Amino acid sequence: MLRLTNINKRYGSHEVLNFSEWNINKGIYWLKGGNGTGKSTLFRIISGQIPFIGEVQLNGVSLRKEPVKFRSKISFAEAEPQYPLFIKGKELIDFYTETRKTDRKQAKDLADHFEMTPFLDNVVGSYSSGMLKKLSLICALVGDADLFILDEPLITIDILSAGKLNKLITEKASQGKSFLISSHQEVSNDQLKLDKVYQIINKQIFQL
Ligand SMILES: Nc1ncnc2c1ncn2[C@@H]1O[C@H](COP(=O)(O)OP(=O)(O)OP(=O)(O)O)[C@@H](O)[C@H]1O
Repeated sequence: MLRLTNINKRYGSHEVLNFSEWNINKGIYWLKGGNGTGKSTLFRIISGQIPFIGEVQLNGVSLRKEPVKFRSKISFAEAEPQYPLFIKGKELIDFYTETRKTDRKQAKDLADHFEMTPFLDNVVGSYSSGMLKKLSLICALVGDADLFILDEPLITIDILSAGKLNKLITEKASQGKSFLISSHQEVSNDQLKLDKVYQIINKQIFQL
């Protein structure tokens, strides 16, 4: 499903990632690694947000050769989402729904699922950090991507919301969707049935 080859990423003289190949099939994957090992960098590479050396393909579609098609099949939720403070939750969700040409009901169901509906007419600047995180997860989960990349989805959300997220991930995975998740918190198989766990060590990705 996802194939990365000959990846090299540097910020100036600081080399963060350097590996020849990484392949994953459909499934739910947890990416581990200490602070600064390159998890967010890897996610930004895969979602086509930063320049890098190498090739990324999703189901045979190349990020470099067919960037629009590639991006339409990937959705990325940043670890620390940042939005203009004056925008309303509803406006942001509408933007994602329209650009991804998605049924409004899907967005409504997601907002209900995360108990965010009562707050959607409020501006983002009034949100707590957990509410902001849930809004970013709703935006990431709207649409019909094949691969959802969730960078630290569990930070700031409460236990109930974390359970709801795990349920949703499990449901979508049963419909053939894949998830690449980073988390500093333990993700146990009771919470989420992980297909594999990977860790970035010394610029390379290893299966644990
Ligand atoms: N825009 C940038 N410019 C320069 N260096 C950067 C930039 N982004 C990340 N880095 C560096 O790249 C390395 C990897 O950072 P990255 O954010 O990918 O790590 P991470 O594994 O996601 O860390 P954490 O678990 O702390 O979120 C770090 O040394 C960081 O300082």
